[in-house]
Amino acid sequence: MAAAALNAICFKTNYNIQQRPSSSFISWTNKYKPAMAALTSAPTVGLSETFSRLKQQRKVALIPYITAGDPDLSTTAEVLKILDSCGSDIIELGVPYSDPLADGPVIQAAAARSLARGTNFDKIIAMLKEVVPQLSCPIALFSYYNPILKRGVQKFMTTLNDTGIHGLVVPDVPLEETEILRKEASDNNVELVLLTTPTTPTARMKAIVEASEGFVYLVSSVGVTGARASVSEKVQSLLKEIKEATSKPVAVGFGISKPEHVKQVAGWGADGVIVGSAIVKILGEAKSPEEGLKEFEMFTKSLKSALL
Ligand SMILES: O=P(O)(O)OC[C@@H](O)[C@@H](O)c1c[nH]c2ccccc12
Repeated sequence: MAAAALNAICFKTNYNIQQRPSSSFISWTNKYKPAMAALTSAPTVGLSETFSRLKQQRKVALIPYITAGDPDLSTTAEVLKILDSCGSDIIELGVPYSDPLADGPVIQAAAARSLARGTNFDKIIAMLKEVVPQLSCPIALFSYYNPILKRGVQKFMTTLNDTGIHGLVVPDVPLEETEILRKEASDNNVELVLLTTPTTPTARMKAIVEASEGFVYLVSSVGVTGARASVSEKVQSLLKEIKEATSKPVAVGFGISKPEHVKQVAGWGADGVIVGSAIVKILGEAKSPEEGLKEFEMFTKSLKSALL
């Protein structure tokens, strides 16, 4: 739509791109530049704004996670649009990494498949530049710390901003090293989400919560990512403790893999529910991308309906 609308604006002026821009054309573009930018720029909605809107609507955010490039980037582009149309409120998009220490076997395998296909950060960004303007929900990019350091923090953050990505989750950055990340992130309209776990000491949890932007990621259980048969009852008391320490939204992840888990965690007061491995498994184990898309769409709708 954006491209068509932009084309309509340009066509109306019968401007022949072979000519040198006349002074009247330059004054025309200056007049219409903001409108054209609005048509082509990515949605400016951020994580905090998304949670504020949901809070007004007394809704809980559905936050799916997928690994970019698994099974391939064109399927990822389709998956992002389907997740958006199924009512996802924020999408976590993982940058595949060779040493995903916090990931369980499902997401590790997804990262390995994606890397084997030649997925890299630049290809992911090129895909996102096409897809982000078509999405209504924000993307929170998910990257381990090392690839960010290798690219350079400032360059990494400006790339996110230029791509319309306004959220970032870096699961393995220690709180003590988040200073530089946070500065560059805030200079580039990126909200840096930090994680707290069931074993994080209270004083450290409070420092993490204080520094986290967009939302606080509460890891529901010790260990690595991966679907669990049930969600630990401890999450209820952890949520209570965190929400006494902050008014920031808190989203829960790890192990949530069924609509009843989603309902339970939302009922405990979570502002958002994150589901990764269960979705990644469907996409990764399907006989074909088409079959995977169909099955995962039904699954995502079942998760969303558990929040309605
Ligand atoms: O996969 P699960 O158990 O549904 O958990 C969400 C998780 O996938 C996602 O948020 C995530 C993917 N990789 C991570 C690494 C650390 C913390 C969180 C993550």
